[in-house]
Amino acid sequence: MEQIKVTIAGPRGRMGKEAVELVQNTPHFTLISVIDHKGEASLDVPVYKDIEECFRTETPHVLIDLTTPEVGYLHTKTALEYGVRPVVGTTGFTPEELNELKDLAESTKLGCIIAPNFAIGAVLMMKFSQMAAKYFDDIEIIELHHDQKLDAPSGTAVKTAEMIKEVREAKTQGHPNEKETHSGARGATIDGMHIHSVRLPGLIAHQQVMFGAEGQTLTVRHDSYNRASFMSGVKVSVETVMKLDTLVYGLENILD
Ligand SMILES: NC(=O)C1=CN([C@@H]2O[C@H](COP(=O)(O)OP(=O)(O)OC[C@H]3O[C@@H](n4cnc5c(N)ncnc54)[C@H](O)[C@@H]3O)[C@@H](O)[C@H]2O)C=CC1
Ligand SMILES: O=C(O)C1=N[C@H](C(=O)O)C[C@H](O)C1
Repeated sequence: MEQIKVTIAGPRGRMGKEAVELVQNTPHFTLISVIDHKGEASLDVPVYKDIEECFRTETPHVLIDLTTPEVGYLHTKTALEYGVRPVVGTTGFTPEELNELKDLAESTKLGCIIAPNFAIGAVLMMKFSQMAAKYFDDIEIIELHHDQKLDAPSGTAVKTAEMIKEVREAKTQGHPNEKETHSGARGATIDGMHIHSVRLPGLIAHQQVMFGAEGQTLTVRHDSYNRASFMSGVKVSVETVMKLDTLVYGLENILD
C-alpha cells in the first residue's frame, strides 16, 4: 500500500494526541511533521509554528487539523493553496467559510474532508435521526460536552439539524405565544428545531435527539466515552481524501 505522508496541526490537544498515536501506529501512514503555534510539541518529527513555513519546507499528502474554529479554517484554506489535502475535525466553521473552502477544493481539484464527527456511532445517530424526522417533525437536539469546548452548538448538532432539514418542512415548534422569561431557555433554533448545549466536566461528547408526537416520544442517543472513538473515522478519512477531488462535508458521505 502506498505510504501517505501526514502533517498534524494541534498535536498537543486532546484529539491531536490521539491522532498522532493513530498515524504513528498505522503502517501505511507516516507522520512527517506537526504544526504547533507554541512550538511546544515534543515529538521526533519537525515542529513548525506556522503552516506556511511548514508547507514551504515539507510536502505532506494530507493535513489533519484538530485546532480551533478560526485556525482550522485558515489551515484548511492554506493547505488547499499549497496542494495538500485537508482532513478536518475542527468544528465551528460558518456556512460562508464552508462554501469558500468547497469552491477552493473544486478549483484546485483537491480532496478535502470536513467531518464534524468522526465516530461511526455518531454518524449512525445522525442518519437514524434523519430517518425518524420523516415521521416526527417536532424535534429537540440536546448535545452534551466537556466544559473546555469552545464552540456551541457543537458541529455535530448543527450537522444533525442540517441533515434533518433535508427531509423535514421548516416548522415553528412549541406554543405560538411561548415566551422566554430567562433568555436562552429554549436554546438555539435551526429551521424551528431547538438545540440545547450542556457543558460539564466529566462529559466527553454526547448527543440525544428527541422526537415527540401524540402520545409518544422517541430518543436517539450516542455517547463517546473517549477520544479513541473518533480515530477509525480519522483513518478512513485520510485514506479516502487521497482519492477525492472535491470537498466532502460529513463522514456519512464517504461511508458505504
Ligand atoms: N470531528 C470530530 O470527531 C471531533 C472534533 N473535535 C473538534 O476538534 C477540535 C479540537 O478539539 P480538542 O482536541 O478537544 O481541543 P484542544 O483544545 O484539546 O486542542 C486544540 C489544540 O489546538 C492547538 N492550537 C491552537 N491554535 C493553533 C495553531 N495556530 N496552530 C497549531 N495548533 C494550534 C492548541 O494548542 C491545542 O493543543 C475542536 O474544534 C473540536 O470541536 C473534537 C472531537 C471530535
Ligand atoms: O469538542 C469536542 O469534544 C467535540 N466536537 C465535535 C463537535 O463539535 O460536534 C465532535 C464531538 O462531538 C466532540
